[in-house]
Amino acid sequence: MAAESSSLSDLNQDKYDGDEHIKIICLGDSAVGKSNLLYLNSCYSRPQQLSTYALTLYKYTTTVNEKTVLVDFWDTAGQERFQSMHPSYYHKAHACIMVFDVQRKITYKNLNNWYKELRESRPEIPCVVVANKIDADLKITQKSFNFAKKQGLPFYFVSAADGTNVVKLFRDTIKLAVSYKQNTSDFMDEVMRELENFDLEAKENTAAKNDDQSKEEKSQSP
Ligand SMILES: Nc1nc2c(ncn2[C@@H]2O[C@H](COP(=O)(O)OP(=O)(O)OP(=O)(O)O)[C@@H](O)[C@H]2O)c(=O)[nH]1
Ligand SMILES: [Mg+2]
Repeated sequence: MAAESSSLSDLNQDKYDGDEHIKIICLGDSAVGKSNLLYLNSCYSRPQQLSTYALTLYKYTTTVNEKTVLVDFWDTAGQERFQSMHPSYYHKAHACIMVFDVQRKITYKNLNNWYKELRESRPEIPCVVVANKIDADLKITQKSFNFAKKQGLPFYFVSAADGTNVVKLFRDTIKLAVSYKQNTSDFMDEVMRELENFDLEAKENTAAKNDDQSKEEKSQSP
């Protein structure tokens, strides 16, 4: 891995007050795939990582509205096992990625706890919900996971193993964070509309596929 190590001054949170620097945190139970997702995303950019005993920062540079934006993705090193994060983890965060594992129901149920803790520290930052590991069972994408809808949050089916939807997830989240920092909520509306259409298209495609399949089965039956 072409990781470059940085100094501990990178942990100074005052830098997030600047226009071009944002902080995105990642929450979710142990082993849902948080680090794999963050690592995969950092590979699309200049990979730079800083690890301490409690934390890994994945540093990412991108362009939003023709401006260069530096993004620090914060990932824990196991604190989530205690079901609670240190307050500095939430401090000055501009967006949150909340992950569960589609293969383990308990990780979905625990989103309620993560979300509650997040809102106690950061009541208004954009938060997206991520259903990871869809590669293990693609049919899972036809199931409804209503937590995101109930809370009015964007929802993504992804796979850190084969990369499905990973670029879209991170691009949208970065834009949401920037838009939050600039005090605009327009991008949230845009994302919600776009994801609704995306959902409808997926349902229509599945319905059309099922229709074709049943026609085929009928024509083959004696
Ligand atoms: N099949 C499959 N396995 C995955 C995927 N993402 C992660 N994994 C596996 O799940 C395990 C946990 O992944 P991590 O990224 O370490 O999970 P984490 O949420 O960072 O876990 P902690 O650091 O313990 O909180 C690893 O064995 C990964 O290889 C995925 O999209 N599909
Ligand atoms: Mg991890």
